[in-house]
Amino acid sequence: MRKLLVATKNEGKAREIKQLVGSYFDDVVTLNDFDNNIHIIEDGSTFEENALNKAKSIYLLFRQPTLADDSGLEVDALGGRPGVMSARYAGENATDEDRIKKLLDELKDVPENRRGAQFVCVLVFIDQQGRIYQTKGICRGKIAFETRGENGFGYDPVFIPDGFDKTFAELDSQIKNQISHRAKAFENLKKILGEIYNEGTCDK
Ligand SMILES: O=c1[nH]c(=O)c2ncn([C@@H]3O[C@H](COP(=O)(O)OP(=O)(O)OP(=O)(O)O)[C@@H](O)[C@H]3O)c2[nH]1
Ligand SMILES: [Mg+2]
Repeated sequence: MRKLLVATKNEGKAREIKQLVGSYFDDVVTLNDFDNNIHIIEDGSTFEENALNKAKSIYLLFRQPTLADDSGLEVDALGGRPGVMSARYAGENATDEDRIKKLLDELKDVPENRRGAQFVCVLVFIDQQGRIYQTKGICRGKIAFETRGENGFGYDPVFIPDGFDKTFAELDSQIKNQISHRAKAFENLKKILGEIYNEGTCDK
């Protein structure tokens, strides 16, 4: 039985990761699936640093294959903010609604042709033996003028991916899972998992 521990407490992310990780693991659990009071400090200045820190912290506690996702929204007109601060953009205890409100306020005078943005996702996977692998995915789009849709999580109600006129929250989760930053990072991770688990380069 092959188990994957996902170093996240974000339910929306956890749901997507469980759908995206595919058939390489028989059991995928996140920090929300068992009793714990683990709190990982995310003080890195890049997605890469934070993802590595989350993955290492959890791997060192459990010594099991571990995956971490650090992600966020980079808005062109804000010089790439909120970026690594996306989860804490409106303060530590703020809600998704608070963060979206702050974002729309900051962009209220920015015209449509300058509302470009991208979601970024960095995945760090640590295998049973402690080897570290990292992948990244980016999804370009623009920020809407108001929230639309109920699907997804986080900033999804205001993010319109390139090639669509609907927000991520209006699109079906299956479509988001084909084009998102997380989906792209998983495309590359799956190649790595294929090599690790199917081509016998290490213990299953
Ligand atoms: O609308 C969205 N659709 C997405 O697909 C998406 N991916 C990331 N984000 C936002 O970026 C921050 C991540 O911060 P983050 O990587 O530190 O995660 P987190 O703190 O929520 O959980 P954890 O995994 O650290 O436990 C959070 O504000 C998320 O809402 C997204 N928002
Ligand atoms: Mg976090």
